Amino acid sequence: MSSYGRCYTKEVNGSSLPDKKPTVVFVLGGPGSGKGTQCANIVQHFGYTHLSAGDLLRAEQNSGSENGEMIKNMIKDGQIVPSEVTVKLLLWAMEESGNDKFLIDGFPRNEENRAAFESVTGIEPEFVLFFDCPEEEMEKRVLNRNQGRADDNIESIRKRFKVYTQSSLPVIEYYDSKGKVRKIDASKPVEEVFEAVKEFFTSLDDKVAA
Ligand SMILES: Nc1ncnc2c1ncn2[C@@H]1O[C@H](COP(=O)(O)OP(=O)(O)O)[C@@H](O)[C@H]1O
Ligand SMILES: Nc1ccn([C@@H]2O[C@H](COP(=O)(O)OP(=O)(O)O)[C@@H](O)[C@H]2O)c(=O)n1
Ligand SMILES: [Mg+2]
Repeated sequence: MSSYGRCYTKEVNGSSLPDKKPTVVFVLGGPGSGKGTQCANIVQHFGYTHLSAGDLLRAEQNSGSENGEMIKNMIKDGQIVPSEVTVKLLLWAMEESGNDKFLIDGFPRNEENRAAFESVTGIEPEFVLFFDCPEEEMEKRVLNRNQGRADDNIESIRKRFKVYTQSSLPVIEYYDSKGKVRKIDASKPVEEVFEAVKEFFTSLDDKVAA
């Protein structure tokens, strides 16, 4: 078995590939835009497995892994952890789930993430759900999140916004140029945002059923 997960790597031999490529939707948007909140709703209604790159990294940090200290420092500083670590965690979680439909939340966050996932798996996202939200609203939400996160403080948030603008928005623009972005006004209340989200997943289900 390669150092990555077995089923979802395109390398090695044919037998390592699953019968059918899984369906992947990338869920992107700034810190506090509501990615995790809406993913929980999508899971309930549409049978996806939710994989948050940030949650996987926090779990890895707390597991006593050799990368723990590096992950901790990078998260506190709002930096993006090298893809080598994150892609591996995502692939393990995909295999472990036994599902073939995934919401990948908070990934790819930069060009390096994007290229690594594509070259390791050969998977193209079905679409990219983009939660568009003004910075001041995101800041307010993150400061009120109360999940005890080391990066939900004003100093870390400022750094995360900068990284988001410099490194993550270009990835969204890349997918937009390929017609893959489904943009949502994420400043609205949770229920209204979900109404808009639902439409994209319902049309995908209709397309698959057709
Ligand atoms: N549409 C919304 N309106 C107001 N608050 C929201 C909305 N969506 C999420 N929140 C709240 O904002 C905070 C950040 O949401 P979260 O889903 O964790 O965002 P993200 O994963 O994009 O950082 C949470 O406390 C959540 O309850
Ligand atoms: N693809 C990713 C996703 C998250 N992360 C790290 O994890 C932090 C928190 O990510 P998150 O997705 O949980 O944060 P939110 O956007 O949900 O607030 C990021 O600021 C990065 O430091 C990363 O390095 N690479
Ligand atoms: Mg989140």
